[in-house]
Amino acid sequence: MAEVTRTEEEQVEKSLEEVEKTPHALESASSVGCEGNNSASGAEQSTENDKEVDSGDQDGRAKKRNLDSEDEPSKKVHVIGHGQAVAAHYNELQEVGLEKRSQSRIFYLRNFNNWTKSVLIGEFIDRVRQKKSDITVLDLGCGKGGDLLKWKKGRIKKLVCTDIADISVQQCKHRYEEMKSRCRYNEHIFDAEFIQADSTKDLLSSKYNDPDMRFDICSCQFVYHYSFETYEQADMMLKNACGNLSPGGYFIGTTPNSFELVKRLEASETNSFGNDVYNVKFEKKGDYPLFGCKYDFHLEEVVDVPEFLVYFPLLEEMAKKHGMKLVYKMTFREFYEEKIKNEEHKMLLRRMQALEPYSTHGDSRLVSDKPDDYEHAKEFIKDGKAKLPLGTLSKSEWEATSIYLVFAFEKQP
Ligand SMILES: C[S@@+](CC[C@H](N)C(=O)[O-])C[C@H]1O[C@@H](n2cnc3c(N)ncnc32)[C@H](O)[C@@H]1O
Repeated sequence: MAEVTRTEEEQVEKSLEEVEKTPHALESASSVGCEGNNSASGAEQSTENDKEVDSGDQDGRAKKRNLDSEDEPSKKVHVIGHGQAVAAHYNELQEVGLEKRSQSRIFYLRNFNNWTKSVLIGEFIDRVRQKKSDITVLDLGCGKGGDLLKWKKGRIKKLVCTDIADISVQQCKHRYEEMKSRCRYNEHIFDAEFIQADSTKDLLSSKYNDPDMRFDICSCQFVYHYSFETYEQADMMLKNACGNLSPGGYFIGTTPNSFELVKRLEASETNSFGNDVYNVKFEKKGDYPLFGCKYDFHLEEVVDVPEFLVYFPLLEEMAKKHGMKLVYKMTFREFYEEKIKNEEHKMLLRRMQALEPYSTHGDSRLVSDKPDDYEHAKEFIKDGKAKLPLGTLSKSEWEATSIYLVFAFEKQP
């Protein structure tokens, strides 16, 4: 991943000034036909199955994309607007049980993404806990509550869950109540509050039960890219994410990596790229506006609405204006390579079935029937020294998940 060079920083600062000067021009230029999205994350999922292992908060829907009506989402968005289209899309998502999920072509990809979130959330809960014990969290774009168990495991005190999709918020609340009712008498579960709001347009602080609410962590998992339709929306989401953080609090999240997306697009002969698991389609190549740079993201088994490119150096600059300093930004690959050095994270990876068992004995049933999807694994074990089965992801799934990055900002005193 490219580091932000001085020149890049200067460019970003300059563009930001221009954007602030001409927000309306940019807004109208960039919002044509912009829809919401559903991230490739496969994030979103909620079932009872994370009783033991937090193994899936992904979008577990089994619906296939209707190829005959590919243009339909755009039309719909023109009529009802971007935010409502996103809400409608997520509201429609069905919850899927473990059995169905385990048969999914992207079972391991979803688990891998979920592991990434678990490790990230765990790390920042630990960092806060070194300073205080009563931890309050804002889950911005909580979906159906896929991360509730992570917050329970993190023994936080209070959680505010918010999402644009009202049915998702209801399902999240229901899931929390069920989780609470299953608690043993001496078991602790956080207090929770649920808010339906468009975080790119509504000011969340006016909706909290306590208007002076302060958070230690704002977690924004596979959500922030929806806001990059216009400067105002991206800035409002940042304000919601960071405005009520205590000094020393963290804004953490996962979002597609614009460098990776553009690199893959530029390497493609067409306006799209992908494989049998995911596909990304831009409107055109070579022109990447800072806001409203829309692309359609399709992930196997998921009907998507489009998302917007987030140019990370710009996000970093904008975050500074909200008193935030970057702690780190890592691609999913870098994050994995770093975190896997820790035995606990490695064990969690196994428990969450975040990698597919691969062996050459022909005894494993693989999610992909394309032999070249496992060439890398074959290569790795060919000297016979590796312990089998090897944990891996099919090449197609890896290509899909490696689009993402992990970020963390800290609120300055
Ligand atoms: C890919 S899902 C991720 C859900 C959850 N964070 C997870 O990781 O399981 C994206 C979520 O962002 C929500 N979202 C999109 N735009 C939003 C907005 N403007 N305000 C609040 N939530 C939004 C969607 O409704 C959806 O629940």
